[in-house]
Amino acid sequence: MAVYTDITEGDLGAFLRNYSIGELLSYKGIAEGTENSNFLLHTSTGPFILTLYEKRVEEADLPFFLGLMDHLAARGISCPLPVHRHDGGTIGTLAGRPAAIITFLEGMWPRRPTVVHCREVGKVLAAMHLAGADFAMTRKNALAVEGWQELWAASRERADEVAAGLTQEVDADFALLEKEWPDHLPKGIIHADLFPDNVFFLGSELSGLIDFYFACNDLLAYDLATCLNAWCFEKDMSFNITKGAALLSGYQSVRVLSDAEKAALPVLARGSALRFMLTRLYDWLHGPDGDLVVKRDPAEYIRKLRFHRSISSVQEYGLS
Ligand SMILES: Nc1ncnc2c1ncn2[C@@H]1O[C@H](COP(=O)(O)OP(=O)(O)OP(=O)(O)O)[C@@H](O)[C@H]1O
Ligand SMILES: N[C@@H](CCO)C(=O)O
Repeated sequence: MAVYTDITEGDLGAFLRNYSIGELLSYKGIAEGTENSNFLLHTSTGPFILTLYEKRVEEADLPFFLGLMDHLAARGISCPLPVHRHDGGTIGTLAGRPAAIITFLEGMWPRRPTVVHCREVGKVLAAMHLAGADFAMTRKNALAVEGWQELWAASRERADEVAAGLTQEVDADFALLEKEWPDHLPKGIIHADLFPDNVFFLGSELSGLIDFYFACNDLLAYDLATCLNAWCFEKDMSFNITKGAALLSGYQSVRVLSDAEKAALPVLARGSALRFMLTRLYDWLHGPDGDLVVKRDPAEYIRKLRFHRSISSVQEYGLS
C-alpha cells in the first residue's frame, strides 16, 4: 500500500491502548500498494499490519471486508485476521481515518510469476469461491459497469493525452460491454483484485491472500478473468498461453467452469482489463503525488485491452 495519511507516535500509542497486542517497538509506512495507507508495526508480541482506509473504501463496507477474512480463514483459506479491540470491535479511528489492525502474513509476493504460481492461484481462487458460498453478508461491486462509466466520464476528456486514439477505443468497448455483459453466470463472493502483489508464497507454496478491500458479490468467472489479466501476460504484454492453461486448469481442478462461463471469458477479460485501465487512468490524471505513493501505469492495461479485442476463441487463453 501507499501512505496517504501520516500518523504520529502519540496518536498511534493512544490507538493501540484499545488492543492487547503488547508494547509498540517500532512502526513504519509501507510504500507498496495504491489504495490505502499501511504501516508495519512491531510490538512485543510480533508484527502486525495497520491500515488506514482511504478514498475507495467506504467505512460502511469495512464489516464486510473484515468479516470475510474471518469467514474465509475459518474455512481454510489462509489470509490475515482482523485483530479485535478490548470492546470486541475491529474498526477504530486514527488520524481521522477509519483504521484496523490485521495479523501479519509470512511470505513474499512473486515478482516474476511462473506457471507453478499460476496453477496455485487458480486453485486458491476456486477454493475461495467455494468457501465464500455461505458468507452471510453481501456487497455490490462498486466497480462494475456503472462504476466504470463514472471513472470514464471523469477521465475521457484527457484520455488521448495518455494514448492517442484511446477515447475512441474505450467508447467502442463500452458500446460492446453494455450490450454483451453476461448476467446469468454463477455469482458469489469474489476477491476482485487478486494480482500477484496480493498473493504470498513461501518458496513455491502459496502462503496466503491479502487485500480483500474490493471483495464483493459478482460473477465468479469475472474474478478468474481478472487473474488471467494479472498473472498471464509477460513484461512485453504478450499473453503466455502456458500460464493461462495452468491458471484455468488449476481453477478447474477445484471448481469446474460451465460452458457458459467458458464462452464468456473473452468479454469478461475485456471488461476486467477495462476496469483496471480506468482506475489507473483516473489516478494517473487525478491522483495525489508523493514520495510514498506509486502510481500505476494505465498503458499496460491499454495493451491488454487490445489483446482481448483480438481474441477469436477461448482456446487462445489456454482453455483445453
Ligand atoms: N497481512 C499482511 N501481512 C504482511 N504484509 C502485508 C499484509 N497486508 C499488507 N501487507 C504489505 O503491504 C503491502 C500492500 O498491501 P495491500 O496490497 O493490501 O495494499 P493496497 O494499497 O490495497 O494495494 P493494492 O490494492 O494496490 O494491491 C503488501 O504488498 C505487503 O507488503
Ligand atoms: N491491482 C490494481 C491496484 C488496486 O486496485 C492495479 O494493478 O491497478
